[in-house]
Amino acid sequence: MSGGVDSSVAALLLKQQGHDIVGAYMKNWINEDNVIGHCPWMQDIEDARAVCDRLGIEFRVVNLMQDYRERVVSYLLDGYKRGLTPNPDIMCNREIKFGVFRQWARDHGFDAVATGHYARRTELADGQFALIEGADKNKDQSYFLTLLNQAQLADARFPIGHIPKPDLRRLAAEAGLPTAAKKDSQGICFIGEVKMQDFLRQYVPDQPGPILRATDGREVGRHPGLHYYTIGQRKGIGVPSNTDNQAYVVVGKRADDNALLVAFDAADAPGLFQTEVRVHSLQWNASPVTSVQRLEGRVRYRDPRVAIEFIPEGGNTALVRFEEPQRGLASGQILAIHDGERLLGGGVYI
Ligand SMILES: Nc1ncnc2c1ncn2[C@@H]1O[C@H](COP(=O)(O)OP(=O)(O)OP(=O)(O)O)[C@@H](O)[C@H]1O
Repeated sequence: MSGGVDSSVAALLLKQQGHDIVGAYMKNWINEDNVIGHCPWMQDIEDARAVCDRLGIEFRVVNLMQDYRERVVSYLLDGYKRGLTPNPDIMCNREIKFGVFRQWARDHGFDAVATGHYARRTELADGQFALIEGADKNKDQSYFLTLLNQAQLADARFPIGHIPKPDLRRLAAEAGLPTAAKKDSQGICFIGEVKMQDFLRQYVPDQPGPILRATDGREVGRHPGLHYYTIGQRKGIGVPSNTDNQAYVVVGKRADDNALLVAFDAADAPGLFQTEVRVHSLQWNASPVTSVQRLEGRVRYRDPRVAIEFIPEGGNTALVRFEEPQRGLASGQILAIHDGERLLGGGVYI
C-alpha cells in the first residue's frame, strides 16, 4: 500500500472478498542524500496506516532501501551514464514489488502480493496466467508490468484492474477511506516531485559538449551532458530555433564527439521517426514468440497500441517493424508486446 487511493481500494476489495490480508508499505527511498525536492513518504505511511486502521487490518513498513538502491537506482544511474534512457518504474515492479518484496511476503507466509495497478490477470485453461490491460483505458498501467515473468504473475493480484477510476473513488468514499480524495501520484516513486534532471545532477558528473544541427552539422549551442537529454525531447534544449513556428527537437546523441544532435521538429527530421527497431533482453510472460508474427506493440506508457511485425533474431533479441513510423524511441526504453489487450512480454530498445 503506497498511501494512495488505488492500493487503498485494492485492500478494501480483498477484505470484502474475505481474504486474510496485511497492508505493507515498502520503504524504498528517503531523501537521505538531501536530493532537492519533496518526497512525502512520511505522509504516505501515515495515510496507508490510517486506511489499514479503518479496514481493521495489520499494517507493516518493510525496509527495502538497500535492495532498491542496488536494483533500481544503480540501474537508473548506470543507464544514464551509458547514454540510455532507463525505465525505473518497470524495473521497480520486476525487481522490487514482485521481486524482493514478493520474496519477503513468501518468507512471511503470504500466498500473494496485491497492488493497486490498473491491470488484470486471468487464469488460462492450461493453468498459466495472462496479463491483460486495465479496463479503464485512460488509467491502464499494464505497461509498467511488461517485464514480469509467469512465476511473478502467478503470485500477483490486481484487485482494481476491472474498475473505472471514478467508480473506484466512489467506493473509497463510501467505505470512509481517509485516502478517498487524495491526489494521484505522479512519475517515479522514489524521486517524488524532483525532476529527473535535478536528480541526475546530484549523481552524474556534467560533461559539456556541442549541440549540432543534424541537417548541416552546424554548432547551435552547448549542452551540460548528454544524459540530460532523450530523443524526441523538445523542452529544455536551451537553443532558440530563430525560425517562426519551428522548434528544435533532440534527434540523436553521439558518444564519439559527445554531441547532442537536434533538428526542426517535423516528420522528416533525421533520426526522429523509426520504421523499425531492434530490442534485446526479451522477457515473456506468455510462450515466447519464436517465429515471425504480426502483433501489436506499445512503444511507451500512454501511447496507443500499434501494429508491428515481430521478427525473432535469436538470443532474446528481435527486429520489430512498425506499420506506421514511431517517434522518439530511446535506447534503454521498453517495448511492450501485445496480442490485443493481452501483454505477452517486452524488450529493451537497442
Ligand atoms: N512504497 C510503496 N509501498 C507499497 N506498495 C507500493 C509502494 N509504491 C507503490 N506501491 C504499489 O504499486 C502500485 C502502483 O504504484 P504507483 O506508484 O503507480 O501508484 P498509483 O497507481 O498512484 O497507486 P496508488 O493510488 O495506490 O498510489 C500501488 O497501487 C501500490 O499497490
